[in-house]
Amino acid sequence: MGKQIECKNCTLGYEGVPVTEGINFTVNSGDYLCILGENGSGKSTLIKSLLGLRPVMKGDIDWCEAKHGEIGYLPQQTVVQRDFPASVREIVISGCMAKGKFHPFILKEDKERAAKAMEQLGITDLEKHCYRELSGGQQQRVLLARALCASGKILLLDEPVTGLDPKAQNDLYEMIAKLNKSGMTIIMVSHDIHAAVKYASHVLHIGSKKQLFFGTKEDYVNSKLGQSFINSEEAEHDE
Ligand SMILES: Nc1ncnc2c1ncn2[C@@H]1O[C@H](COP(=O)(O)OP(=O)(O)OP(=O)(O)O)[C@@H](O)[C@H]1O
Repeated sequence: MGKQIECKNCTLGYEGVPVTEGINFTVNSGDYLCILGENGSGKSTLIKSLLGLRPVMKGDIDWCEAKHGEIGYLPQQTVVQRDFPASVREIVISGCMAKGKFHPFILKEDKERAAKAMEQLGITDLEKHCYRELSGGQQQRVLLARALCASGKILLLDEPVTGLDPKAQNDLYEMIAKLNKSGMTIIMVSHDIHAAVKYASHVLHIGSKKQLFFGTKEDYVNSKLGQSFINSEEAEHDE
């Protein structure tokens, strides 16, 4: 159970103005961390910092054994991306390019890596299909396979089920859980408290301006904060 990422008392923000402060958490190999927080609390800003794309204002992120290149990232999908004119195989293989240095030809090992990722995600049959002709759920699997190619050890997922119907959401969550069980560390930003309760091993909850909770899912569910968040989401769902 090696330590992969440690975020130590970080302040995140833009141009000298903090968005959120006191961010402290650790990710160990095999964890499934769900990052919860209301709109604008700084979840995307934290993702950029975890990917090494933005410096922290204060504090420190220690990637320990997880160098930047070992984090596979599944961004929130935009409408433009849904229309991307490439084959499934091309998109998955492009994840290998993101991992290593650029080379103008496809290496045998990249092809093998892509084939393995497609097999893990159950999309081998779709490899010659055009990405834009797939369903939303199939498209997310393709992007997950791409992220797997880019990643050795950690998958960072930003609202991965957005826009999918309930069955496709469930299928994708189960697929992510399977990857986690096979040893992949998962960090998932989500509004979906039910997914956090069902799948996560740890929860990080960011409030407006500061971290509200980090710990095991069990401790979160038994905390006042966890209870009130679960109840408020259920009330919203019932309306
Ligand atoms: N490039 C930027 N420059 C300045 N401020 C920014 C920038 N990007 C985001 N912000 C501000 O930082 C705050 C946090 O934004 P962020 O996108 O990280 O929140 P979030 O928790 O991901 O929100 P959501 O759930 O809506 O995606 C917001 O107030 C936002 O306006």
